[in-house]
Order: sequence, then C-alpha cells, then structure tokens
Amino acid sequence: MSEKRLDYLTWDEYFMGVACLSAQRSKDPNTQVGACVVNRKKKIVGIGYNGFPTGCSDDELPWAREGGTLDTKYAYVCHAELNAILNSIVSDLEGCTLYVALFPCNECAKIIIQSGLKEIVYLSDKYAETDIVRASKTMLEMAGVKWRKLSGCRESVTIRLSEDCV
Ligand SMILES: O=c1[nH]c(=O)n([C@H]2C[C@H](O)[C@@H](COP(=O)(O)O)O2)cc1CO
Ligand SMILES: [Zn+2]
Repeated sequence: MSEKRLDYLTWDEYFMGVACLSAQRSKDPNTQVGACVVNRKKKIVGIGYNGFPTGCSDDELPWAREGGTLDTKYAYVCHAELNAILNSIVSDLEGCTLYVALFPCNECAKIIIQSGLKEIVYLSDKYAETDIVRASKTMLEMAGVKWRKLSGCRESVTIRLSEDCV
C-alpha cells in the first residue's frame, strides 16, 4: 500500500518558497528580497529579486546604504516587486497575488495597485515604522488591496541540488 505524502508544501509555502529562492540571486549585501506573482488559477506568472537594472554593473554601482544620493544603492536598485511584475509572462495581472519577503514600499505599492493585484502575502515588515511603509499601507488600503503576513507554515524549506535529490 502506498499512501500519499502528507508533508508536501502548501500553496503558500510553495509560492513564498519560490520568492525566497529568487531572493538568493540578489547581490544586495544587507537585504535580499524575492517576489512571486501568482494568478487566480495558482499559476506563477512572474518572479523577481532586488538588483540593479539590466546592463548596470553590480560591481560598479554602490551597495552602500549611507552617503550622498548618488553614492547609495537606493538611487539605482530595482525592487523585487517591480522586477516580478515587469518579468510577468502575461500582460494582465488583474486579481493576482504577490508573494514577497518584505512588505512593499510606497513606490512598489503604486505599481501593485496600477497592475491590478488584489493581495499581498509577506514575511517581514521590518520597516513598518517608516513613513514609506505608512504611505504604502494608506494607498493599498484605499485601493482595496489586501495584505496578510504568512503564518502557521513551516519555517524553512530544504532544497537539495545533488544527484540523489529524487
Ligand atoms: O519593498 C521592497 N522591495 C525591495 O526589493 N527592497 C530592496 C531594495 C534594497 O535593495 C533592499 C533594502 O535595503 P536595506 O534593507 O539595506 O535598506 O531591499 C526594499 C523594499 C522595501 O523598501
Ligand atoms: Zn519597493
């Protein structure tokens, strides 16, 4: 007798796992963010992580957090949510859900709203006390975009990349 596996990933764990795997591509030394856009049929339609724009060297632009405007990463970096939405394989994201490691900033909130996403699922809200996140939540609430912190799920997922992975 062969029973079905019971410890398979939930949908939430799966989509957040994909977002977090994507985050591991980020070169940001301080905060690696991944994002995954999922449609109503539970199909992944976009993935992204934070990084400099295509063609803009990871080695030449600064990763610093402090300094003049031109000397920090903030002037240059594309946020994970922006990349996930721009990388989308479909043109219409109406009703989609965004899985993202970090609560979206105000600029990403604008993009999320304008793209028609309906829900945000996140892990960390470490910048909740900043005006950027306050502005983000004000706009998301006005636009009817829901958000929820991922909870009640496993804390980590192991991915094995060796030949005996199956
Ligand atoms: O919503 C977000 N999405 C996102 O990709 N990011 C990126 C931009 C930066 O590369 C990094 C934040 O850097 P730091 O935590 O050092 O300030 O995370 C940051 C936010 C929130 O500000
Ligand atoms: Zn952002």
